[in-house]
Amino acid sequence: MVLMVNGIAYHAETLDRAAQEHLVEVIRAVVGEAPLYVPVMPGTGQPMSVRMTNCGPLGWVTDKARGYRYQETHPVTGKAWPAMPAELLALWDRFSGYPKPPQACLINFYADEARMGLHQDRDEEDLEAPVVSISLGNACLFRIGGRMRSDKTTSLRLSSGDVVVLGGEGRLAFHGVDRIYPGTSTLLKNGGRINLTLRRVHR
Ligand SMILES: O=C(O)CCC(=O)C(=O)O
Ligand SMILES: [Fe+2]
Repeated sequence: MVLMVNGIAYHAETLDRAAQEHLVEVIRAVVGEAPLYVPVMPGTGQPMSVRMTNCGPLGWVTDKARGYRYQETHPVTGKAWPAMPAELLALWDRFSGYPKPPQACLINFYADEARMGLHQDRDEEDLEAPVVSISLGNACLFRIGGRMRSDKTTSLRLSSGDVVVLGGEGRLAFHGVDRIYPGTSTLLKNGGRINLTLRRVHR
């Protein structure tokens, strides 16, 4: 389906429960190899409330000194990120409409108290490629606006299994997560929410 938000069209679908359960297993295996860590804001060193890891040849990371960037290794273990699972490559092929494969999958874990401030995804060199977002577990209140921070924003609920393609006009739309709704999904035994974003970094 097409989701119209502030005059911008986004492709959106919902994965069925079996697919969601399978993705949780896939992510569990990635996290076993590349543990979730606490990212911090550049400059201030303020810890973010989400926990992060990645899979694929590159991963998105942030720290106090060097800021937002992509790198080939986990910032805590120093090891290469786990390979991009075939299931995620298949989702990219199904939803991105982009000929080149994704190079990073950022895995965000939100405890029920976590949130993410309004931002643009613009650390990628290739802005022609969309960002494919997949939500698992508890629902969240997602806020999305336009290309300027001052543009009007609209809030919508993202639920478990929702896939949203941030592409075209929406590729640089400001977005964030205002809150998680505890107890709205049975997918994750211990609650919380997982968001996966598949990204192409280099042209
Ligand atoms: O959790 C979400 O739905 C959004 C995550 C996000 O915007 C990001 O990781 O850049
Ligand atoms: Fe983002």
